[in-house]
Amino acid sequence: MSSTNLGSVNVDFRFRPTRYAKNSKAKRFWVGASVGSSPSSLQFRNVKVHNSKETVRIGLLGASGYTGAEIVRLLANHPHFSITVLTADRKAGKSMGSVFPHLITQDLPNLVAVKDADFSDVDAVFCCLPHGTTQEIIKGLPKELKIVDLSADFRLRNIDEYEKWYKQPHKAPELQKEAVYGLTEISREEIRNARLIANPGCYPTSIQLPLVPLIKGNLIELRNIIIDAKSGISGAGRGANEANLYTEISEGIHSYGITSHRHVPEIEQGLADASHSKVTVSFTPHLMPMNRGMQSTIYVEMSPGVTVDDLYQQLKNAYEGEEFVKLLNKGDIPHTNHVKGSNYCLMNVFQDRIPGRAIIISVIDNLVKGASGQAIQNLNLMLGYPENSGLHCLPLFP
Ligand SMILES: NC(=O)C1=CN([C@@H]2O[C@H](COP(=O)(O)OP(=O)(O)OC[C@H]3O[C@@H](n4cnc5c(N)ncnc54)[C@H](OP(=O)(O)O)[C@@H]3O)[C@@H](O)[C@H]2O)C=CC1
Ligand SMILES: CC(=O)N[C@@H](CCC(=O)OP(=O)(O)O)C(=O)O
Repeated sequence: MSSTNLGSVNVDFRFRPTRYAKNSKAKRFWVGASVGSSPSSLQFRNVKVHNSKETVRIGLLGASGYTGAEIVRLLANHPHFSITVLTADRKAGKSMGSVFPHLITQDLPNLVAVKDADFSDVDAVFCCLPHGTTQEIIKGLPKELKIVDLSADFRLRNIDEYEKWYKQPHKAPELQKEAVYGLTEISREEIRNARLIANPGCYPTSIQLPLVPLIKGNLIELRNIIIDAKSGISGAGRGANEANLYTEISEGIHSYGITSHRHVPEIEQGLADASHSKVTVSFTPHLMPMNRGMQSTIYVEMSPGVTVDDLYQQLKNAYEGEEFVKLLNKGDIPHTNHVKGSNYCLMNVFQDRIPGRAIIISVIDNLVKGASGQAIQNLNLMLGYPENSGLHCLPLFP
């Protein structure tokens, strides 16, 4: 943790311009005592920070992918986080500006392989790597680091379930035990005290945000929950894949993972936590010819005597005062274009034509609330900063 204000601590200040120095009026200074792996640096790493002048040094693993680039974009507006390490695999050795020309204006470190990264200059890590790979890499990181993992590797508490759905044994069960599932609005208090966050998947975020309060209020039946979800293609990552070519994706929609998508156990785990009993859902994801955005349309059966107004009121109460989760006015239909580039989730609930049934619609940007934005929201909480730091960007519309 670097700071200009450490009270009575006697420190050796060293000036080191960061990528923000060019744009900020007040130049940032780094505390010599917090650089390197001396015992004092370890102490600093574990303190919660509240001081507006402090800077957290961020390591970003998998920076050459879509979620990594999105974190860099969002952190350009973060008052306390400064990037010191960026890693890549095939693109190691390149500059971020050459891999992502939209970020060329930012003064960033070059991409390095994880094995060459110097974590003595890092306080907290965002891990944007493929699942499977992530477990092994996190196992090798310094134990004092706060980590937000965007992959699926620590989301399922039951490692047998992980093996079943991810077709590989879990390689870090000891770390799994300490991981906290980071659906921010639902688990805020646990997140504050966590060291390792399993950031939720994009589909599970858009689905659990409306369903968890309704289940907690006993307003919907746990049977017959049907989820029809649609994602933009950036959800599949930047790696080359024949199925994601323009010719395959444009001008059409297709479903995939029918009955077998690996987000099913994650969704069911969250809903079971809310209901304290087993929940099974029908979930079918679809790929849409758009870059970003996700819509989940959820068909539910209301509990006896419950009306759609009750569902509306429950969601209103649950998210009153929340900055990033918004229930629209009655009758208004959420649209992915109204969340693009932002950390918002917009939702609404409608009466079905079939008596006793309701239709819920929830939209997010898969790369922001569905990944990088929620990850920043979680790290803000873990370090004691305002939860919305760096997340003020309004949706890009039209
Ligand atoms: N895209 C989305 O909307 C969402 C993604 N996620 C999850 O977040 C994680 C990152 O996703 P995304 O950014 O889309 O993925 P990308 O495929 O776009 O990026 C993956 C990154 O990981 C690096 N990488 C790949 N293999 C290795 C390896 N063996 N060792 C070290 N680094 C490696 C890549 O480096 P290089 O480019 O050099 O090969 C790249 O930087 C994934 O687990 C994904 O499932 C979660 C929610 C939403
Ligand atoms: C469009 C698309 O392919 N989406 C991805 C989900 C993205 C995501 O949330 O992945 P993680 O669970 O790995 O974090 C998929 O269906 O596998």
